[in-house]
Amino acid sequence: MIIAVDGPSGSGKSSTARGVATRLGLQYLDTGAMYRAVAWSVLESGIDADDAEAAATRARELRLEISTDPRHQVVVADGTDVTEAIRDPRISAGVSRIAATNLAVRAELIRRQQALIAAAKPSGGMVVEGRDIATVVATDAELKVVLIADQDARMARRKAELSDGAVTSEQLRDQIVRRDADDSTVAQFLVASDGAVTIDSTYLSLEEVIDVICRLAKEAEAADMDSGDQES
Ligand SMILES: Nc1ncnc2c1ncn2[C@@H]1O[C@H](COP(=O)(O)OP(=O)(O)OP(=O)(O)O)[C@@H](O)[C@H]1O
Ligand SMILES: Nc1ccn([C@H]2C[C@H](O)[C@@H](COP(=O)(O)O)O2)c(=O)n1
Repeated sequence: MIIAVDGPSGSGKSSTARGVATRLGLQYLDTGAMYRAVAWSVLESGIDADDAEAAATRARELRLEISTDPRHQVVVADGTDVTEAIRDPRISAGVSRIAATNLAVRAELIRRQQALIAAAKPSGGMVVEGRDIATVVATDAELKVVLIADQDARMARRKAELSDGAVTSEQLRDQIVRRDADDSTVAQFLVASDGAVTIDSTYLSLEEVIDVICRLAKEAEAADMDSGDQES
C-alpha cells in the first residue's frame, strides 16, 4: 500500500506520516528532506543560489541517501550526515527558492522518489509525504490524504518545537506563509486531487489524526481486496 500525505507547511505531515508508517509497519519517505538536502548542497558548494541551471546540475550529481525507517531518520548528502543541518533556519528560508521552485530540480527528485516508492512496494509499501505526492509522484497511491490546519495553529505548532528565540516571528511567518505561497506556484497542494480525503487537524491531536488515517488505510485495503475477489 502507498499512502500519500500532502499539505501545507506545519500541518503535521511528517509527524503524522511517521506515526502511520510505524503503526502499519510501512516504510516512510520525507520528500521535503530531499529538497532540503539539495538546497544544503547548493549553499555548501558556494553555488549562486539564483543560478537555476547550476542548482539543477548539483541536484543531478548529488549522492543522496535517505532512510525510509519511520523510527530513524537519516539524510546523507555526498557522504555528509545532514539530518540536522537541513533543518537549519537558513535552509528553511532558502529551500523554496533554491530547490522546490526549480522545475529541473523537481524532475530529478521526483524521479528518485518514484524509484524509492517502487523499491518499497515488495515489502508492504510506504507512507510518502510532501506537496505533490498524490498529484504527481504517486498518482496511483491507494490512499491520498490532504492534511490541513489553519494558519495560526500551524505557526503555533512550529513555534512550540523551536527553542525560545531560535527564530523571530517574522522568520516564523516567512517559513510558513511566504514559503507556502512560493511553493504553491509549482505544486497545487491545497487542492485535493480526485479521490483524496482532506483532514483538518486544527482541533485534532496528533494521535487522533494518525487514528483516522490508519482507519482509512484499512478501509482502502479492504475495498481493494473486495474488488480483487470480484474480478477473480
Ligand atoms: N494534530 C496535531 N496537533 C498538535 N500538534 C501537532 C499535530 N500534528 C503535528 N503537530 C506538531 O506540529 C509541528 C509541525 O509538524 P510537522 O513537522 O509534522 O509538520 P509538517 O507538515 O511536516 O511541516 P513541514 O512541511 O514544514 O515540514 C510538530 O512539532 C508536531 O509535533
Ligand atoms: N514533495 C515536495 C516536498 C517538499 N516541497 C518543498 C516545500 C518546502 O519549501 C521544501 C521543504 O519541505 P518541508 O521539509 O518543509 O516539508 O520543499 C515540495 O515542493 N514538494
